[in-house]
Amino acid sequence: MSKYLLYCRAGYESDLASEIDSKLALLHGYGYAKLVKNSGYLHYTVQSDSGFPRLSDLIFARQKLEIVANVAFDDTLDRITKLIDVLGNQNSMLFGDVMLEYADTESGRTIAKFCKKFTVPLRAALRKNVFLTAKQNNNKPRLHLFFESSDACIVAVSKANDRSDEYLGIRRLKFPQDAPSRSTLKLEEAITFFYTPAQQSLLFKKGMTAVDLGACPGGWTYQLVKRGVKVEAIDNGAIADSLMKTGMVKHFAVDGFVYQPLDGHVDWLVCDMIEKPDKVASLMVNWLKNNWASAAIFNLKLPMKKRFQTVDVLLKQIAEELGGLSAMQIQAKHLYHNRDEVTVSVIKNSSLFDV
Ligand SMILES: C[S@@+](CC[C@H](N)C(=O)[O-])C[C@H]1O[C@@H](n2cnc3c(N)ncnc32)[C@H](O)[C@@H]1O
Repeated sequence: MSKYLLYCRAGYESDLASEIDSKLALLHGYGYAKLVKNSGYLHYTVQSDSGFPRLSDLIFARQKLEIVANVAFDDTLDRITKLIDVLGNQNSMLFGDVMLEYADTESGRTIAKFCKKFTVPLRAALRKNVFLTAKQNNNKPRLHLFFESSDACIVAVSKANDRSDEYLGIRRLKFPQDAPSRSTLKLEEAITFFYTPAQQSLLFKKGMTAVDLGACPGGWTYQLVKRGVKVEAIDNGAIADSLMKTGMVKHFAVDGFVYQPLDGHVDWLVCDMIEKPDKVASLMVNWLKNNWASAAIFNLKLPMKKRFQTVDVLLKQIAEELGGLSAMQIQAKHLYHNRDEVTVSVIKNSSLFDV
């Protein structure tokens, strides 16, 4: 029996639980979730010896950790001795790093200061007891201590090839002051999450072309222009002057559901129109099938209920309808900067992912 701790956006615990049930069943496994609504995490016990879905296969999970122990600190003046004892009793391995974490909720964040302060002495003690490498090593398993209060924690481990390297599983991005809208962070997170730096430099090259559906005021167009991509920005709204001044953008105030690319094809289609998710999914499939675009990044707005099931059906439909295209790659994630939407990437030529 293995126990896992998974982080997600607060309010999405049951969606993540449904997703794990469904994806564990594909591995012929079974288990059950224990969750508190709006807590920002859940516990999952696997009762089979099937393994567990990879983090990259879980749309709603920010982090995946395997639980090693639950520790209560009777003596809050000396938590370190207790933790070293627990690790010693487990014949613990050598970790490449340690993270002291908490739930990404208002109440979870009340423990943030404690976690930060406790990290320094704990790190030193772990090194002294040879539970931690002298220098941070991201190729090794990482130790995570998850605190809900300062008198107890969950001791858990993440594996190098199956985790988020971000603290709390959250990619924090700095808002570029010259960007026209905060939405810009949604596309920046998508690009940096879905593609490695090597893939990014192949996927976004100077002189490439894109269509941005629902572009205004221009946060997504800004990300494309920044990468040297020329953009046809489609929206009835007003686009930022700063973008028009670059000479890289053509703005058309027309309906994104009827627009077609000026030269019959672009490298990228991006879409941030707030519309029914099935309508957006069909539009994306239509563009990719007609070869109007080679790749797409788009958002699927989540309904109030059955959010995993809705996204799952749409992703299966997209894969099925694009099935004739060999070497296609589809990824989907509930990103930090995208509150109630799932972001999808479709690349028609996935050989780029060999990089
Ligand atoms: C969330 S905003 C996009 C923000 C933009 N991505 C940014 O980063 O600044 C959604 C936009 O979609 C546009 N929109 C909605 N339906 C549309 C349609 N059928 N055709 C074109 N634009 C549409 C709206 O006018 C709105 O500006």
